[in-house]
Amino acid sequence: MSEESKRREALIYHAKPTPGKIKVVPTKKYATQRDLSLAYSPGVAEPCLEIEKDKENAYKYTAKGNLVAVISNGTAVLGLGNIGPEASKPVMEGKGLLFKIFADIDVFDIEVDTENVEEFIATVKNIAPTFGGINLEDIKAPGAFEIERRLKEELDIPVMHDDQHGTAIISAAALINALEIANKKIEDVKIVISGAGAAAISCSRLYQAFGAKRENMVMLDSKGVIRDDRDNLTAEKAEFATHRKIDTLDEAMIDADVFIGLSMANIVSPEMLLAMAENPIVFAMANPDPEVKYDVAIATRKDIIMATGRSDHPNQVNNVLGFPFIFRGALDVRATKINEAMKMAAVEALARLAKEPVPEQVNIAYGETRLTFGKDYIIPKPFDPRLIAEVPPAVAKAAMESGVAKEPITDWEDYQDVLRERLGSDNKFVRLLLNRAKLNPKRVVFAEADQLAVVKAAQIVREEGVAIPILLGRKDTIKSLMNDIEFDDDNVIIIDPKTDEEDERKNKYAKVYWEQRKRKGVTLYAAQRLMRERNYFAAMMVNEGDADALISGYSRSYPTVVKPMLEVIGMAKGVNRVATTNVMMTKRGPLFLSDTSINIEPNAKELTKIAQMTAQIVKMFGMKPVMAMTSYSNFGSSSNPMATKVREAVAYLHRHAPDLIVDGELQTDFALNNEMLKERFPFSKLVGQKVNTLIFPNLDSANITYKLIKELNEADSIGPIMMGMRKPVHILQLGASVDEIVNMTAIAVIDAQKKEQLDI
Ligand SMILES: NC(=O)C1=CN([C@@H]2O[C@H](COP(=O)(O)OP(=O)(O)OC[C@H]3O[C@@H](n4cnc5c(N)ncnc54)[C@H](OP(=O)(O)O)[C@@H]3O)[C@@H](O)[C@H]2O)C=CC1
Ligand SMILES: CC(=O)C(=O)O
Ligand SMILES: [Mg+2]
Repeated sequence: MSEESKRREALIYHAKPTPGKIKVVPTKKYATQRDLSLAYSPGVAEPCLEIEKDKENAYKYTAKGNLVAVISNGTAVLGLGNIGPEASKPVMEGKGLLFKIFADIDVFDIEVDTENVEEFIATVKNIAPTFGGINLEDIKAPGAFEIERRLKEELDIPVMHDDQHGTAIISAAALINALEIANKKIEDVKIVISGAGAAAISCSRLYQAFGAKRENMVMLDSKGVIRDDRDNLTAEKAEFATHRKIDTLDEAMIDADVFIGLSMANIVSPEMLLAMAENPIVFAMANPDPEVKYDVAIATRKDIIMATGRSDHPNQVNNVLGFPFIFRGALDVRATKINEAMKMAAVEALARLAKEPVPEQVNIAYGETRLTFGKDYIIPKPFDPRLIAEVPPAVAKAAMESGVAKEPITDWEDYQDVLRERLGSDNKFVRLLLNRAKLNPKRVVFAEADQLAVVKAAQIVREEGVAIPILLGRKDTIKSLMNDIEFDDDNVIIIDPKTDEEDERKNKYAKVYWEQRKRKGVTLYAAQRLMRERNYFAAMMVNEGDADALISGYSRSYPTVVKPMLEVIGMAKGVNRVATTNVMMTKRGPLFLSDTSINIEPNAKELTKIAQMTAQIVKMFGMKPVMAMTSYSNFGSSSNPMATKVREAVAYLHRHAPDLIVDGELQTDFALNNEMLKERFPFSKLVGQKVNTLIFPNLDSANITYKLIKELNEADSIGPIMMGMRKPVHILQLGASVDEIVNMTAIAVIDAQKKEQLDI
């Protein structure tokens, strides 16, 4: 993608569909007059009075305990410099997003229009009662030091300047591991630190706490080496002034073991890297562009251990690995401070985690095959789900042991379970889906490529490496759409089945089709005519191995598209009925609902087939199916045929598929609420299980439910996913969004991978 395309993509991401990246969502019911009288006047007066009696009650009755302020004045925004409070807001909203997705912490981002230290301190102090914690962000040194010191002293909630301590914690963990790999001791290494601002000073202090020697450090600011004979040094710079008679970065880099960059882009040359000692460690952490580009560095020295602050290279040393988890631990024990002990505990937890075997899920999430501790993996990846279960407990324990925790934790196992539950699984699921597809992308034919949404989706899957798209439709229309969205890729195959150019292929396909259906009233001439129709042509491409999977249905109704698919591709061996499932990305995790689109009134036997096919799909996503066969009746409470057919299906599955975790018939609230189920039906096989699949008694109930959840809960849906076809054919909902098409394409690719494995 060109730099200009990237720029536009970033701007559109921020502008559409709603400007910005975060919003506020109520957590209490607000449907009725009664709800409102509790939420607001008169009910709201009661918690107010309780908090008036004891301020600590604010943690009990308001969102304070899980609310962090991300506050900046915009004076040191990433490496962009002093760009002002308004311009810093995208970064602060971004931090809010990261706090939420990685640690389930809510954030108000606050941009303060002052560079005056006293005014800034007063502003933060005045608004502090709202929050459980304060994350100071992108405030330039030396003001940042005074601001943080005073606020820590004067407030009784955790205050952390992320650029100082978040960065110090992560980079210290990475440094400890990198030194182990380079076989060097922290007390011996010569360290060059470029930058003498908030991040650099704090990092250097923490490295000392882990054994680095101040006399082995050389620090530079915008004026050059900070020497002890320089005038007007701030107290923090003076702390790191060297007596060595050197002036430039070039000189400082000679024989250095470690380079720490917290300054600005592109100031380290290949020559400087070549002058460093053996196995040099280079952390070029300036954002968005590092002190030296990753590719340049690794091309310059084979023995280098290289990290940047960016997510697009190995070893992302960025405070995103820290602040969500540090605040999570601090908030959960209601710490009054984030102290040295807590920071050291976070460093150790992070460094330790990098050495443990990496879960497959992380490999898939990053499109890696085997991440293992070493030069290219010195620190955990931000999407590692173990972080939430490991780092906050370490921080919380240290807070308790150092006497700053007001609410100690007693049951650590339970705490870890609670932490894991906090991780939203919806995005994770989509990420896993896309990354699984990327491991072995397949050729997917898009039958309606003259539609903008389809071409956009094709561009995304192509550029992300999810699939190799083949576009069907009028060539000039497709090319013009591609042009509009800067989808410049000459290797993408475009086919127009209506033109003479494709006659040879159409004739070949027509013959095959005619052979299949000549005793069903189809003439060769009719077959030839039919192959001009895009869905028949596309299905034939898959049938004949000219494509691995097919996506259609964006512009036509479901039944119109299903027909050619069934005629040309047909059902898999042993299957006499196709069905569909929808994956709903709910807050409790992905939930599969079947059959949402095809079987109007399945009988008991058909229900068992639908359940078994859905189980296969759930497994295809790497999950263990836990299935409830739903009804309005619970375990025999009704003898109406609607209920008995579900009961019969369950009995059949229990007899013939004993390994499947499935039970019913039961109502959906019992299926989804294990406490209720345990109390009323303790014998159920679903007790102690988390149901992830609901099989419905008929099309009405399944379809209505999935649309209802989608509209009311804003739970995204992937699907309907076709089950039971001989080859990967997937049909979109009419007018599907670009994201939905992308997700469906990933499913088609995974389906093709699976069928290839099984050699179907
Ligand atoms: N990867 C990560 O997690 C993080 C990365 N950073 C990055 O670190 C950088 C600094 O951030 P922060 O400390 O908050 O900002 P500050 O404004 O507090 O500090 C910037 C420092 O960089 C120095 N500097 C500027 N130009 C040069 C140069 N050519 N050579 C050496 N030093 C130079 C400044 O010198 P002077 O004192 O003379 O003005 C100052 O000391 C940014 O690029 C930021 O993106 C920050 C936090 C986290
Ligand atoms: C990552 C970060 O906080 C910064 O670059 O400022
Ligand atoms: Mg920052």
